[in-house]
Amino acid sequence: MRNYLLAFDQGTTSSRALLLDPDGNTIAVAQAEFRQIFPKPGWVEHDPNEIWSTQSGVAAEVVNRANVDLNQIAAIGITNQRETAIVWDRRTGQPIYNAIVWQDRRTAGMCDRMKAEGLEQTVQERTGLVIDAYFSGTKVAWILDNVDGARAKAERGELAFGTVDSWLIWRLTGGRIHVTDETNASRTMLFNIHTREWDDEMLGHLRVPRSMLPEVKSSSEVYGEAVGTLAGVPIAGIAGDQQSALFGQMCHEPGMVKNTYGTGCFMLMNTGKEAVPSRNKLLTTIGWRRGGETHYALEGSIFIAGAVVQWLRDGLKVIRSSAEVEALASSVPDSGDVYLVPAFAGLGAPHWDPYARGAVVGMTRGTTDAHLARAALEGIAFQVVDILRAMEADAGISLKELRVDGGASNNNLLMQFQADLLGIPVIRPANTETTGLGSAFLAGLAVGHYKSVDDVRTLWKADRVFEPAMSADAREVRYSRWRKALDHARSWVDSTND
Ligand SMILES: Nc1ncnc2c1ncn2[C@@H]1O[C@H](COP(=O)(O)OP(=O)(O)O)[C@@H](O)[C@H]1O
Ligand SMILES: O=P(O)(O)OC[C@H](O)CO
Repeated sequence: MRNYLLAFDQGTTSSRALLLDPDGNTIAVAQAEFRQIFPKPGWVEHDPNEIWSTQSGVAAEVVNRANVDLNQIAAIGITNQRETAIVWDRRTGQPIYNAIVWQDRRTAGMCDRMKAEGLEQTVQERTGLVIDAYFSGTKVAWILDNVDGARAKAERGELAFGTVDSWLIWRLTGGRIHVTDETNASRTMLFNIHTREWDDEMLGHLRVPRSMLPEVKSSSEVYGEAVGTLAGVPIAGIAGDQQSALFGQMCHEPGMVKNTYGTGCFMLMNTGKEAVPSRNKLLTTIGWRRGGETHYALEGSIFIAGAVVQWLRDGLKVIRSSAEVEALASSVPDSGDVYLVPAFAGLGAPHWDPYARGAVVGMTRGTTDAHLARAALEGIAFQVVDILRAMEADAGISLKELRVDGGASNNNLLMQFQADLLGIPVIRPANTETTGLGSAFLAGLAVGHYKSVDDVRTLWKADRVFEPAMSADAREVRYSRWRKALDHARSWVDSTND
């Protein structure tokens, strides 16, 4: 009987696979990190073949480890790092350039030119986005302009573009299926979130031929069957990782919010069937499409969160594993008035400054690695306050609680500080792999493994609630110090080698 679900969670730093048993318990998880390629300051690339080999490898590993037959797997759900752009040759199936990762700033100059042409309003009205190098559109244009012969090939219909979900499905189906879903399409700057179609005007501005684009589907339907190691298993769910986490956190009602602390940090609020335009530089994006209905979301995107902990580990080498940061940061009572602004990849929402860079201020002779570690964690939490304030203003409501997930949400010190700064309870579920779970649920709903969303809602359980303990006065003092520190990071570089 087909009653297990398999989730592919292709993240920025690792590919993960989850296998869910018939009761929705995660019975196996496998994870493989892959290379982060930094060819120049501000540039970030991945090898698409490594994305595929690590993802297919971990999927095979969970199936083997759990000793489950392929014909017991009801469906595969796919969730992925978003915006990252891959262009491949349809005939050879090979990428013509590395994946240009969402964090990559190389097209900031192209974005400045679009702003100078007065396109900001058009972009916001059609795509729900701000003009920024974050989104796929300018990355595809860069590949077409910079890889020898690419533009001519694209004009002849020989190239395909996809976000990571499209690439994985193309590989998983032996090059037969070229699709994406609405959540991923809404991150490209090429997709009209109201008509729910590729937008000819945006394609024209970015000079991207329509023939390169995948077909846009809902987030929960059968797209096709896998070939190869997972032969015959239906692929039935696709959602960008942040939208998948929104679904997996059971934020199914308008006004519900989740915040995921992974490489970056992404807060999404379900706004129901209404695409709420932001007046505070947040993004309007598609939450998911299922059962003939599109749900929209407001999003605040922070580019560096857990990544600052990786930098403490790999760059400064003051810890050996990410988890060690908690003990190091807890070894001092506070940051000693040190503030760390982790603008390593510029600043995302609500600042949108691609020229910002990381800054540490307030250091004295007494500053130690422990103060830096604590300031790094606090820098994650302060960025979230910037987002929450913008989101409350856009939605015209005050949040009552925040559901959290992602690798860095396992850090209790960070979660307590987050609750203190926000002044609301922070709720962590028992299973923080909500990103993978969301796509498994979307796939399970498509194949009838679950009859309705009520079936999946019972699978969410809170593990720990962090209650705010800081006084409102102390909170405001700390926040005003953060805003001062932020000013030191803004507009630091003049160009991004565009
Ligand atoms: N205990 C921890 N404290 C702080 N950060 C952590 C902790 N555990 C993991 N992280 C950070 O979380 C990130 C990994 O989370 P994950 O959700 O897997 O991210 P992604 O999907 O972006 O690859 C890494 O950047 C890592 O440094
Ligand atoms: O890989 P993550 O989990 O940090 O998510 C990356 C986001 O999708 C970027 O928009």
